[in-house]
Formats: sequence, structure tokens, C-alpha cells
Amino acid sequence: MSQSALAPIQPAFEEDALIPPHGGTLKDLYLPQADADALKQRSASLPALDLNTRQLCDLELLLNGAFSPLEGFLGEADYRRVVDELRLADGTLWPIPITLDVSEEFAASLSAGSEIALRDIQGVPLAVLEVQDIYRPDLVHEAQQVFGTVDRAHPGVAELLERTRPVYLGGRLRGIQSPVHYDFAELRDTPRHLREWFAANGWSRIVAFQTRNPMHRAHRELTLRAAQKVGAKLLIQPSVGRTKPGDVDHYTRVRCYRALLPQYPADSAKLSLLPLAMRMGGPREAIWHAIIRKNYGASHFIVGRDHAGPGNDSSGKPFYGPFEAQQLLERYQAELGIQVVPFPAMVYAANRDTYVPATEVAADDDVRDISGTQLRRHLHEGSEIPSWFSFPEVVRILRERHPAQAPRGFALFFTGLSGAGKSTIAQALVAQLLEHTSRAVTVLDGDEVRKHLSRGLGFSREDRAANVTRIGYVASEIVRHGGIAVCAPIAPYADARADARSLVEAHGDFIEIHVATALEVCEARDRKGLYAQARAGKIAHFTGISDPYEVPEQPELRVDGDGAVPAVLAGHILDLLRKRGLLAV
Ligand SMILES: Nc1ncnc2c1ncn2[C@@H]1O[C@H](COP(=O)(O)OS(=O)(=O)O)[C@@H](OP(=O)(O)O)[C@H]1O
Ligand SMILES: Nc1ncnc2c1ncn2[C@@H]1O[C@H](COP(=O)(O)OP(=O)(O)O)[C@@H](O)[C@H]1O
Repeated sequence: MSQSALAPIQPAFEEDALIPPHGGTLKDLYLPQADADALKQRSASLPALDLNTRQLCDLELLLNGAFSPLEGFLGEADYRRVVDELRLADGTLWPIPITLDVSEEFAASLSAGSEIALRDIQGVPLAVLEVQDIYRPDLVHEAQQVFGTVDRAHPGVAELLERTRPVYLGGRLRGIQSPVHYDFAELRDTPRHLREWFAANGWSRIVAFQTRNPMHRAHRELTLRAAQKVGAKLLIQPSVGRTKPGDVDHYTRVRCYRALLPQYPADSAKLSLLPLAMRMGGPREAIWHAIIRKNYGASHFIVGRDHAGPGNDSSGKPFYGPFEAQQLLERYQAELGIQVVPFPAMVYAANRDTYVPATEVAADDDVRDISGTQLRRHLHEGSEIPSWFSFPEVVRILRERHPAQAPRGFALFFTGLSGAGKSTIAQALVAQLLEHTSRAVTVLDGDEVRKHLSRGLGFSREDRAANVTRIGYVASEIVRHGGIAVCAPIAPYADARADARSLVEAHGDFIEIHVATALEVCEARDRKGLYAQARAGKIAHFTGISDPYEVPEQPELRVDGDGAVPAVLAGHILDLLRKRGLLAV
């Protein structure tokens, strides 16, 4: 890898001209203004779909041509070939399925030729999809082929298997208006705008850098060297759509990138934000990233160690090898067009006070590095972050966002049968917590939530999912502000629990506690007399009797709700919280 990284790299197109887009033509799916206005009027009477964050990001990049040559969400023939062979039906290289998932009920109201209005979260119509294909994907097969695994520890797999709806709609898009962004509007470019900017500024050799993390000295060294090596200008194009759960939020990152820009020579680097919903698909995702950058006009693309890596699998091993992405890209280099610039990690050699590629470290070098986890610890503890690691301007922004010793918010999410002991253990736990800390704690108990937040909801699968998602949403806001949310619904369905988890994990820890009390015990307790009524058929869909309870596969903790008194069980939970560094006491 490193050897080929040092070989001279030549572009496969004429100097001075910008690289042609993928497939030859840069798509622009927006209608002219008058047609867009007319379609907007008409869209009010069409069936409407309010898009989630991923779908919205995909839509934006489809409409503005970043996903050229795609002209809409994939139909079945394209989808199958992309999943199995990384190609569209016509043979064009395309590694990641761009699909529109909907519920069975919504799909049942459509047929080929139907039009649907695609709207943002506020209900603003952005585009109309002319449905050409309605098909049911094999999501397990998709996960296996695209991500190489069905392990739900992979965020892309978890999304596919736990949050993707069962029917895909394929078809062409007509754009009404682009999604509105109120943040960093001046840093958001369409491929056409960026290409125009490059042309106007005489940039034709451009090396693009993708990132989802704050950039420090190592990143600056890497990008500078890559640009020098290929004699190109630098495009820093971070993903700001949706990245890996737990990442530094994009507001903070963009402030860091802006603070870093003056560290590059004048007129050598441009910052532009990419509203991409990452899948953390490693090698396949790297090809996708390269194609997108090509559409934005970059002639070269930096691929470092563990590009778009999802971390470790459930057994603690990395999902992909550190250079697998570079290897896959090399295989497709000829038809990609954009030149891949593989780069080893840059590390700091303290004895030479300089950064060197990891492959050029000498035997007597005193190599230093700080991992993301170590950096988080430094921030949390307020300890010194060495100046060789980052720039003071960047550190200042990170410290402001993550003040030292500020408590991290977290949610405790109890789940289990009615009568398992969720509320009782939760109460014992809250009492023990409040005896020791003055942190803000909010209890979201099943029964109680149903009196206000979820009033009017019943016990159908949909209503239970809505109830649990609402609890997850409120918990996520509590956690975002550094509080402790204690939730205790039955939450019998794995997908609804996963939903709550992903809402909370965007801001802090989600500790799922399965109160695994045997049904016979719960029934014998029958504190509210509900089991007797359920057995007598007076209550329908009663969990454990006439309705399912899906046992959590990998909760953070499983307690036997009949194995000890509630205070002791609560004590085990406190121990876990201390071990995870969530409680100082
Ligand atoms: N059909 C049926 N199934 C299960 N439970 C029922 C039902 N009807 C009423 N109840 C009472 O409602 C409480 C469960 O509400 P939850 O909001 O926790 O349930 S869920 O998470 O939405 O499935 C539950 O409270 P807990 O006993 O505290 O769990 C019951 O008292
Ligand atoms: N660890 C335990 N040991 C013995 N009884 C328990 C225990 N936890 C709960 N109980 C009793 O079981 C009943 C149901 O508990 P509750 O907390 O209301 O369950 P849930 O909230 O899961 O429906 C209550 O009468 C409670 O006192």
C-alpha cells in the first residue's frame, strides 16, 4: 500500500479541464422554477411520504447530481446488481444501494405509475417520485453483501435489519426545491456550484479529503502531503449528514475545520460540507465516496487507514482490515476515473518533532499518538492536550463543547413483562442515586407515561412502538442536556427498543436492562389483577399471555427480577454505571 502511495499519480483526463462526472453527465433533477411551482401545487393532492434523515440526505444528493448518474431511487434490477456486483443494471460501477423504504400499508396504496410527494420533516414538499418499481428486498442478503456481515453491532446492518421498512420504491425524481439548511449555508455547495468555483479559480487538479471527525495536526500533515504529492489543491469535504452514532456533532466539527483552514498555505485549501448519510460500509463506502467526489469535480481522492470504518464487531474484532478499502479501490481504479491517493496514517515522531507516515517510522523513533477515546478522556478530565497533537484554536472549541467534568447524560431503559419489577427496581435505583448525587433524574415509567405523553394510545404493535419511541425521544433530550432518564416501559418489540436506543445514543449512553422475571412469577404477583383478566379473555393482546415479548438479545444488563430484593438489584445497576464511568460516586 505505502509503496503504491509513493508512486507518481497521473490523472486519466486532460490537464486544465475538470474531471467528467461519473457516467459522463452531471445530473440536475430540479425542475425549472415555473414547472417546480406547478408541481408543488399539484403535489398537495398526491400521497405524501415524510422522509427520515437518511432518506432526506440521499434525496438531496440525488437531486443535486452528487449521485450522478442516478436519476432516482433504485429500481429492482439496479438494486439487485448493485447489491451483488457493485454495478447498476447497465454495468456502471455503483457500490451502495440508494433505496426508498416504505411500510407495507403505504406501498399497498400505490402501483407502477403512481406519483408520491417526498417531504421533509416539517412537511415541505421537496420532490415528486414517479414510482416505477415496488419490490420487497431481502434485507439480510443486502446486509451480507454490502457490509459483509449481519452483525447488528455494525451501524449499517442495525439500520437495515432493525429500522428499514419492508418495501422499496424505485423511480425517477423531479425536484421541487432543495432541502433548506440554516446552518453553515455558505459552506454548502452543489456539485455544479463547486465545479463553477473550481473553474473560476483555475483549479483543475483537486484532491478531496473525506472526514467525520475533528481534524488535528496529523490530518493537516496528511492532507498537505497528499496535495503536494499529486500537485493538487485540497478540497476538505467532511460528511455532515449523518455519521457514526457517538461522533462529535457537525456544528462543533465545522467550527474546528474553519479554525484549521488558516493553517494551510493561502489559496491551497477549500472547505465544503457534504450532506451525506454515511453507512459506515468500509471498502464499498470508500468507492461510493470517491464517485461522489468525482461528481463534485475532484480529480483525486485520499483514502486513509480504515476508511468509513464501523469499528469492532460483537466479538471485538474490526469489521474490515485497515487497508481493505484501499485495496478494493485499487481494483476499480481504471473505471473510477478519479485517482485514488492511498495514504498511511501519519504519526508523530517526538525525537524529530515531526509527523511521518506510519510506514516511514525509523526503529529508534519515539512515536506518539492520541486515540479518539484518549482525547475524549483528556477533555473529560480537563488534562493537557499536547501541542504536538492539535492546534490551540481547535482544542479551545472542543473544550468549550465538552467542558471538563461535565457529567455525561445517559438513559437507563428497563424492559420486561408486566409485573416483572421494572418500576420497583427503577424506584429503588433512583432513591440510591439521589442519596449520592445531585444530578437531574427524570423517571419515564410505563403506566405514568400513558397518562400524559402517550395518552390515547392502545396496545397494538403500532401504538406500543409509538409509545416507546416517544419515551426514547424524551429520554434523548434529557440525555442531550446531560441528565439521567430512567425509562420503564414493557417495550416488547426489539425494533422499537432499537429506535429508542438510536435516538438516545446520538447524545449519550443507552443502558438497556432486561428485567427477566419468569411469566409465572409475574402472573402470581398479579399486582394489578390484569393477568387474571387477560386469562379470562377480558383484556386482549396482553403481553406474555396473548401478545409477544421479544427477549432482548444483547442488553447491557439482564437481572432476574425474582432473584433478589429490589435494592440489591438496583445496587448491581449502580455498579455497572460506575464501571462505565457514568457516575463519579
Ligand atoms: N394489553 C396489555 N399488555 C400489557 N400491558 C397492559 C395491557 N393493557 C394494560 N396494560 C398495562 O399497561 C402497562 C404497560 O404499558 P407500557 O406503556 O409499558 O407498554 S408498552 O411498552 O407500550 O408495550 C402495564 O404496566 P406494567 O405492569 O407496569 O408493566 C399494564 O399495567
Ligand atoms: N425483586 C423483587 N422481589 C420481589 N418482589 C418484587 C421485586 N420487584 C418487584 N416486586 C413486586 O412485583 C410487583 C410488580 O412490580 P412492578 O415494579 O410494578 O413491575 P412492572 O413495573 O415491571 O410492571 C410489585 O408488587 C412489586 O412489589
